[in-house]
Amino acid sequence: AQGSVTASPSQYDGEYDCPVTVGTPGVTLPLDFDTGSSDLWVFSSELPASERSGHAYYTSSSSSTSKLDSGETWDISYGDGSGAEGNIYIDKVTIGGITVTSQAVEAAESVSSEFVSDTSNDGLVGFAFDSINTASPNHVQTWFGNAEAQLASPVFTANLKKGKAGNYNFGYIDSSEYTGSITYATINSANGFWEFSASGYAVGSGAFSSQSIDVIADTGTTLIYLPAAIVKAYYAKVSGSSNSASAGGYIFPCSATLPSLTIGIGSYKAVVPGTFLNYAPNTGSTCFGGLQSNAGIGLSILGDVFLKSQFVVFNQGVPKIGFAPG
Ligand SMILES: CCNC(=O)c1c(-c2ccccc2)csc1NC(=O)CNCCc1c[nH]c2ccccc12
Repeated sequence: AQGSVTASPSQYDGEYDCPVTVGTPGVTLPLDFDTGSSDLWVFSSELPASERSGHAYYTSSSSSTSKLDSGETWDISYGDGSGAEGNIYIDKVTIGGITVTSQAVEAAESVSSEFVSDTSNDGLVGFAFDSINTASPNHVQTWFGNAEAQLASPVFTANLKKGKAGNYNFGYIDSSEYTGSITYATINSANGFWEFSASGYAVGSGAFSSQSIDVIADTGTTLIYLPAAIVKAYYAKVSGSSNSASAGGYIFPCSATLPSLTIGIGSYKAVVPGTFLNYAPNTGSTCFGGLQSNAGIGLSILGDVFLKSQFVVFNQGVPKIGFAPG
């Protein structure tokens, strides 16, 4: 089998949400596909009504194929302080025409205010490795982990776009979605992430600095977070920029022309256009950067601002990750 699903950007490309059908009869929910986590969780009828407002949700008792995964609970916290928790049902989950009949569906009994107010999604689908799934006392498998047996190849691809719909494909690589050739990096999945070593960086037309940068490819994080020294070198080329405590990161005059950012993957130079690095208006005539320091995070993140400039192959078989111009 193979499948494809549309990925729709929220405002400012903050996240990319895809239709996922859960249960029988199916309820279709926009879920945020997240290669930086490994829980498939949904807004549910078990939430207080106040936390469900503005959201569609899963009602296990209305699904004839739903079965309580008794004794199992989940509780996830993300680095931005958001989180959710609840219990678990086994039910059918279909994405892009591919159905997993016994998928662990983590039903929310409580969600943090960030998720209540983010009405773009009604939950997340984790596409990282099972080791960081939060279900307890036993881990549950990701949807992709369960779907792999049906796929010709243990791969999925991300073809995210700036300001318009893109897509995720499952089980195949569509050569019409990229140009040139795909360059692969070996994945170290020991921390549960799609983690690899980038080979260096360049700012605009400046010299490429060869250095190993440990990064994760994370569709669930909006921005790019890199070591402070690299970020400082970037904004040194943006006149009027500053690292603002009140804004929570680097800002600059919205009229600034931003240089591109090149990230090396092996010998491949992945270029993020300067326009992608003006993330969104801040206050007044200042704008917030799509590149921020990883200080306090403990790792570097290639989030959507980077990923939407590339065609990305996530191969869970090896594991390895591939990049090509989108
Ligand atoms: C800003 C969200 N990202 C993180 O917290 C994160 C961190 C991280 C750790 C410490 C401090 C800041 C970030 C490491 S890996 C990593 N990646 C993930 O956690 C991927 N999943 C993010 C899901 C997520 C968190 N808040 C949201 C709000 C809307 C939609 C999705 C989300």
